[in-house]
Amino acid sequence: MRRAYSVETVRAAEAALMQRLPEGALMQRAAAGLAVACGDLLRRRGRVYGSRVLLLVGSGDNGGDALYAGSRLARRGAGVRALLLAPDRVHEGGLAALLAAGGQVADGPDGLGALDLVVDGITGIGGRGGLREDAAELVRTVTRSRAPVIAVDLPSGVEADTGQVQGEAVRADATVTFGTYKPGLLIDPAAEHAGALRLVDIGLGPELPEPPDLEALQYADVAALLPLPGAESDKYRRGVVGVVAGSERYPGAAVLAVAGALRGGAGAVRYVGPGADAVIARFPEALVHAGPPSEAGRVQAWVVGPGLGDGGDARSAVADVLAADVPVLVDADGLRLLDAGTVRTRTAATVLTPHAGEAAALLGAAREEVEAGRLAAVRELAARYRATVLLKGSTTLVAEARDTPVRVNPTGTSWLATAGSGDVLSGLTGSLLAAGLPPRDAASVGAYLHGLAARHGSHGAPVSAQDVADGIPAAWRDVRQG
Ligand SMILES: NC(=O)C1=CN([C@@H]2O[C@H](COP(=O)(O)OP(=O)(O)OC[C@H]3O[C@@H](n4cnc5c(N)ncnc54)[C@H](O)[C@@H]3O)[C@@H](O)[C@H]2O)[C@@H](O)CC1
Ligand SMILES: Nc1ncnc2c1ncn2[C@@H]1O[C@H](COP(=O)(O)OP(=O)(O)O)[C@@H](O)[C@H]1O
Ligand SMILES: [K+]
Repeated sequence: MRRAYSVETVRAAEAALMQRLPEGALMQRAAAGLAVACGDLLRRRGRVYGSRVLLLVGSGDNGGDALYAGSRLARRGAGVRALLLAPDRVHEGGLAALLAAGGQVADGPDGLGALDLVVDGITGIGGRGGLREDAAELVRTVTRSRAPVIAVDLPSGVEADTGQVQGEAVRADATVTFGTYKPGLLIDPAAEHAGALRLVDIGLGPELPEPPDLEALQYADVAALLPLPGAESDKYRRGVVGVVAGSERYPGAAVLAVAGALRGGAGAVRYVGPGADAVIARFPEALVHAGPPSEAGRVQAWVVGPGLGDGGDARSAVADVLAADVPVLVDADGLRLLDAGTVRTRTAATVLTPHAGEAAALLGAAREEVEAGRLAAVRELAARYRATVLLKGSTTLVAEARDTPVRVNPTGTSWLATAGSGDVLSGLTGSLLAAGLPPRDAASVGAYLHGLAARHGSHGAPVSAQDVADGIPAAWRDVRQG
């Protein structure tokens, strides 16, 4: 599990650790790890000796890290220059170390095209708001030069706690972060600026509280959660998932939701609605019923909403499903048709799976507001609806009404932005619910497998929603093989 903590928590943990260590020890640990990462990158491009490195040095400790790391590279024969954004407020110890090791102060960002590495030490966890104009201008110049960039702790210009990016921000090939991940390294749009992540252990672990603010599942976590059949299993014990989706107008949504549900680990898929013929034609293994859902037979979890339309039948189907005392996942049209009071008072789990537009409607906010502050939006939705909420999009988020860490999904790909892929996700996640996973696990494992499945189907080319569904078994195998 990758775990991320807010700046406030990181600062408190660092303060506690610093009390037990000689002054400057933490920064030396950080700089040593940073220098190793820089050395690795330089060796991949040639060698450290004789390489050309430019440090972008802000006025705080982030700049200090860059300067000390630069001094280590200079001692190994690299030509290191430091561009000081605020020469009068530079980290003095760091600058002295760099100069003593043979490094120099740069007059300006010239010769960028010939550089082997830029080290971004403008701001770390102390950055506030969008980058100031001088820093922003420098970042634009560096981005244009296409020189390889390693960011120190965070790409300068991104918000550590939220993943928001206001204005210009560094685009790094890699980010070397200290002690723990920060939310902004895992949530887009900031995460997209960070490149490959490398965590340097500076001994902060024992000082960090439980639980973290944010977590991201990794292969082993997902493998441990996958519902696997045992010798005693039969199709009913594995769970039956009911799918209420599709309409005369959108029969495809029924097929796609069932396609996802069949690959999610439930023992049987029961489809209810007007798309039964289309579903059976494609998936003879599905059980079908004309409805209403409450008369279709037992299920362990329901999925309701994809392609339902907004007719009277659709509204009553949503109400019927929400009245059942089993976990219910509500997606797409179901989100417009649900009764908020009913959702809030359900005793069985409810999982809502909006994209940003649907989340905005549920919150009575503007879509841009949700997109700019996805972490706050998903937390607010979960609290307001007393539900588990999966907010779709780049780096999908899952939050619960209880005060548990938000989960962020690391496996997506922007090829998933294709019509119908959300229907596959709702079927898949509903199937995991029926198989017995708690709602937060079902939602985060569903998003994880869905993202991997899209990568399997894609390999750099466009995918269809059907390809995503077909890629799910390969995603399971991937996860189980580690
Ligand atoms: N506290 C610690 O124990 C450790 C801190 N470390 C480093 O220290 C960093 C935090 O250092 P600081 O607290 O000094 O903060 P930073 O160095 O991250 O940033 C603060 C500085 O940036 C300037 N700044 C803030 N917002 C800006 C903006 N929008 N545009 C331009 N400049 C802006 C401020 O004037 C201030 O001088 C971490 O990210 C990490 O790199 C590491 O050395 C590990 C140990
Ligand atoms: N830019 C993106 N990067 C990664 N994943 C994305 C992006 N845009 C959308 N997705 C994913 O694609 C799926 C789209 O679902 P949805 O918006 O419900 O579409 P539809 O209703 O057509 O099925 C979701 O899983 C979402 O997380
Ligand atoms: K930085």
